[in-house]
Amino acid sequence: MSTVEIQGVRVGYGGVPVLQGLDLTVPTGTTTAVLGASGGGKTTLLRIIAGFLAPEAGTIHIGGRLVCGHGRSVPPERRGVGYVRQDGGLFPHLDVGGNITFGMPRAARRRRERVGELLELVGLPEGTAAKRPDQLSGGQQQRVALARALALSPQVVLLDEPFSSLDTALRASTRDAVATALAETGATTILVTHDQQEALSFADQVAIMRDGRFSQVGTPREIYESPVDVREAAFLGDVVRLPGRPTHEGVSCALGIVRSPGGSTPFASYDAVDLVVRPEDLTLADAPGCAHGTVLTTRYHGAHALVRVALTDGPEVSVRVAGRSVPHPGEIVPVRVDGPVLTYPSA
Ligand SMILES: Nc1ncnc2c1ncn2[C@@H]1O[C@H](COP(=O)(O)OP(=O)(O)OP(=O)(O)O)[C@@H](O)[C@H]1O
Repeated sequence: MSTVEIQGVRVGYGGVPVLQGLDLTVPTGTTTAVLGASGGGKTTLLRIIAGFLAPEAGTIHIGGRLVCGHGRSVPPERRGVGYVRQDGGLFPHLDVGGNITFGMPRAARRRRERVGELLELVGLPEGTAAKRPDQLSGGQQQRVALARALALSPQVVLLDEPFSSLDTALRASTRDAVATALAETGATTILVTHDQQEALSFADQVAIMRDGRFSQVGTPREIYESPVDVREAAFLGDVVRLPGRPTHEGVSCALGIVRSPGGSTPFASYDAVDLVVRPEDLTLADAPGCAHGTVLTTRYHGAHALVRVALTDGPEVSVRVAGRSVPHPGEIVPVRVDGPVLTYPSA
């Protein structure tokens, strides 16, 4: 069992608070992505879990064992934690084999087959062992960094934005290889990232860090489909935000009367609400009584395109359409909701 339990963790630098009371449980063998803006304190949290930094308050348990808090601090090398830094952090003067075996006990270092096993686990050929880090691509270096972290069979693996320096194609393939390797070892994993797509696609659980706290913790679907407020909805992806007025039929807004999927009218007791809908949940298909507007701009992305439409007598909205059916600027198009909507009390 290697569940990570973080309770009430607080820390700051030079009197400036960074983490202001974090609570998080990462169940054994699962992956949690900590998603937050740059400078929010994600690396600071990993350093505390690894034992490189002591919190001012709070506790951390790994596999039920208190590793920090209540006046106790287990040193990093005895926490059973592997850490992969953003830049990989390989030793340039050692070959790949030397990097992987660096922290191993002397007897284990002689077992060359262990290096081969670890390289295979992260999807690299055995011959990579004799190469120097500067002979490898960025993605290969990150896989070696993971192999080095896994060499000591850690219960917990901490990944600090390990894919952020890689280009799109390499990032996806490296991420897949790392996810497969981690699943095989059964390690409990915490990934920190400011990349929403990465968090949603890589993790079993996502924790949104905001102002030194977790504003929401849930499955990727819960986080994306039911963000706690408009700010979080916008942080997780493109949103169309419209002022609305609850009526007994639904929420009245520039797109007409919009009903929530359950048919209920949330916040019916409020005079005004913010209605939030994702561009992919709007469509340019006609329907009786739907809104119309003029296409202002189109942004082509290959598989899809983002179309900006000025609604007649209303605000501008973005609609995501298939890349093969993009209208032209100036065209008059129908716009209607074709998916879930979120409503929040007006700020
Ligand atoms: N050793 C330090 N001394 C003083 N301030 C620090 C130190 N380390 C981090 N900070 C500050 O603490 C805040 C949180 O930094 P941290 O690196 O944890 O954020 P992050 O979310 O990981 O950012 P990024 O996504 O850019 O890596 C930042 O404002 C940073 O400037």
